[in-house]
Amino acid sequence: MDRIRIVGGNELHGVIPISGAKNAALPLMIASLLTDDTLTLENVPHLADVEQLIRILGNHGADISVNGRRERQGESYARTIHFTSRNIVDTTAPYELVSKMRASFWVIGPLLAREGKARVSLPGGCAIGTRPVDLFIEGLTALGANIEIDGGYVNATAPAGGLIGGRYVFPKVSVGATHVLMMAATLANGTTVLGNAAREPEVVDLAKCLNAMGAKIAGQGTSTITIEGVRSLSGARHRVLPDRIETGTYAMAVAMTGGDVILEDTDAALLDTALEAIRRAGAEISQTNSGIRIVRNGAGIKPVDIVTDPFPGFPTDLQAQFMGLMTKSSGVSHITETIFENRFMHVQELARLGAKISLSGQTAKIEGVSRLKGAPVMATDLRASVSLVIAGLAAEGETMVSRVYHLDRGFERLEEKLTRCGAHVERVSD
Ligand SMILES: CC(=O)N[C@H]1[C@@H](OP(=O)(O)OP(=O)(O)OC[C@H]2O[C@@H](n3ccc(=O)[nH]c3=O)[C@H](O)[C@@H]2O)O[C@H](CO)[C@@H](O)[C@@H]1O
Ligand SMILES: C=C(OP(=O)(O)O)C(=O)O
Repeated sequence: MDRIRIVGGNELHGVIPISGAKNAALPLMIASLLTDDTLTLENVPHLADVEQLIRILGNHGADISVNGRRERQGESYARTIHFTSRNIVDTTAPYELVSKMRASFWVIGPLLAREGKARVSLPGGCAIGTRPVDLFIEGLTALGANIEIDGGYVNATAPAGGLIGGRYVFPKVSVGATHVLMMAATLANGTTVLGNAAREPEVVDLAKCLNAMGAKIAGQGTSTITIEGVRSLSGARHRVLPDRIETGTYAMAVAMTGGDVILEDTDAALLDTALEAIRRAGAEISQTNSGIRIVRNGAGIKPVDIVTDPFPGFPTDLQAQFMGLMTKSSGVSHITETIFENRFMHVQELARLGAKISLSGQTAKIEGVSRLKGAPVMATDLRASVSLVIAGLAAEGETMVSRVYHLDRGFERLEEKLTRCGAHVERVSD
């Protein structure tokens, strides 16, 4: 099993290209099941989750081809992928495929809308909380679906004439359930109104792509989304938006090590709240012609309190990384996690590096220390893993991160991007 070896102490200087967003690419790929035409996605990141979803879509009958790679610094990245689901050959998404990642459950929306039925295993994904699917079930039921859970599978059927437009107000903001209901409603009879919908940029990106395919969606980016059902959708060409979580992660890495880095191909407007927190921690951040510039020279890291929230709040997917940064602040900071009830698995691993963190309910208290010391640590989930990398970059000596398959789900060529900026990071294959 691969591990990542980091020798800490180097500042980061240079340019880091930001990949397309995993959390946008996955629902966009799933949207291809809504049409018998070809959906072409540009800027798709090369990640374990994308490869797994390619297998899942293939199982439903999608014909998938990859081309148009972009070359940068001698390496190809940002793939263009064509998805064509002329016929759906199987409306079952089996446990073996779906248990590995949460987003694979989302095929339920397009399958139900296009084929009138879907049998999808209850999902897996990062172990960060219980992650139920009640909102998906309630929402699809509001569109006329009949849903039963049996043997670990969600069996859904649409009325004989197809799904029917309806009104559903989410009792709690859910990114995944917003994606699914938006996709399902595009082919429903009549108009659907979703209240308290997620406002995340990835939801807006999906709506933009669906509209390019002929859907009639309005209000994306606000908490009320209206979808007027259409008879069918066509193909389209769409570019996946930049990964705001990867952007924030590298910005925090630079704030941690010190240095001067340009983050290319990304957009500061996607992560205002997180960038503001990094600024308050002592880094200078500016938008330049070539990207977002992060500089920390000399000044120490200041303690900053944050609370995670749905967009436009501080993203839960950057909480672990920010905690990594705060371990070396000059005082006491508090981090409150409001989205997932068990997203503090990184605390005990950061402690191995010398961090001083105590937990009280959903809040972590971090007493900054002046030095961290390298140690063997274990990645417990995707964003937790990268928080250990951030801490390891500033720790004295060697940090060895095991179980990096978590990292490979969401960070494209991480060791290469960091090494080019002067870090000492390498993958060790046993
Ligand atoms: C692939 C992807 O895009 N994953 C992201 C997505 O996950 P995901 O879409 O799974 O997260 P949700 O927004 O649905 O979850 C938010 C909260 O709602 C709860 N909930 C959700 C659905 C449901 O039916 N019932 C219910 O109670 C969840 O347990 C959680 O407490 O948004 C999360 C919140 O920004 C991010 O951390 C994940 O990286
Ligand atoms: C939690 C994440 O992913 P997933 O929802 O697939 O578990 C994530 O991207 O941080």
